[in-house]
Amino acid sequence: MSTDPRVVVHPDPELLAAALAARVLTALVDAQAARGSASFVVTGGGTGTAVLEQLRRSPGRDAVDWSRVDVYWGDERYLPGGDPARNETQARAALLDHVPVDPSRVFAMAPSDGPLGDDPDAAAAAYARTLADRSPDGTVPRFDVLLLGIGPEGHVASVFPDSPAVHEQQLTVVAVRDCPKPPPTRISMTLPTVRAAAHVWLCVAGAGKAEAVHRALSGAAEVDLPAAGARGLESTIWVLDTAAAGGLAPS
Ligand SMILES: O=C(O)[C@H](O)[C@@H](O)[C@H](O)[C@H](O)COP(=O)(O)O
Repeated sequence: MSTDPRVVVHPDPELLAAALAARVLTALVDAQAARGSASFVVTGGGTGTAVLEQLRRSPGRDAVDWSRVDVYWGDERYLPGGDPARNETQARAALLDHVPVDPSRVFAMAPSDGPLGDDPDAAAAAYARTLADRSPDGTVPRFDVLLLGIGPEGHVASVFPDSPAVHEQQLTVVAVRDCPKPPPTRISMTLPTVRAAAHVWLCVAGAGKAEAVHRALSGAAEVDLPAAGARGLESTIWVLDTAAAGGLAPS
């Protein structure tokens, strides 16, 4: 049963990233205390990457046993391995190269020049198998924390408004083509996969996102505004800066 969204507003993007990093640390520590390990789905984009940088800088980061964290990506820009625009490359530089993760528990999506060849559908199917292999019921794991950024038109991960991906109800991971945000070819979790996470936290900064935030929280349909369909089983939190919250009525 997914949760209704809550909103938390911070004064600026730096505080937003630091506060969300603190929230992530606590959730990972709690998951490890309860079950011995934790799973963390990271996102691309400037705000999501800033959260990873804040995790790296946090004095509390070593409270997490990083060797017992499974790391996944919500989406990937389908580019050659090591390309600076890949979400994997950015997440490694921001955090993963600086904490003692177990490489066998870091589940990056395939690059366009890997053993699967330049075949985004094969890359998506391979990632779906990775998720299924780590799921108790052959679908997807129950992620502890899943971060998302959003686009000005309301995309999350690489699920764009009125695209084939936003209509996908069966596949857990899809290849995405003709994306309005470059690069045009991507791999993405679908919204039902996002909704398998305990905690779905959206990090959104800047006035350019205010209208999308307002629409998502005012009953927009997920087909028109995919962020509206991003919900967690235990919490859904929109972590905003004041500019991104500009379109919301004070409450
Ligand atoms: O790979 C990507 O581009 C993303 O995963 C994408 O969904 C991103 O999170 C949003 O577009 C927000 O990006 P910004 O924070 O840079 O605006």
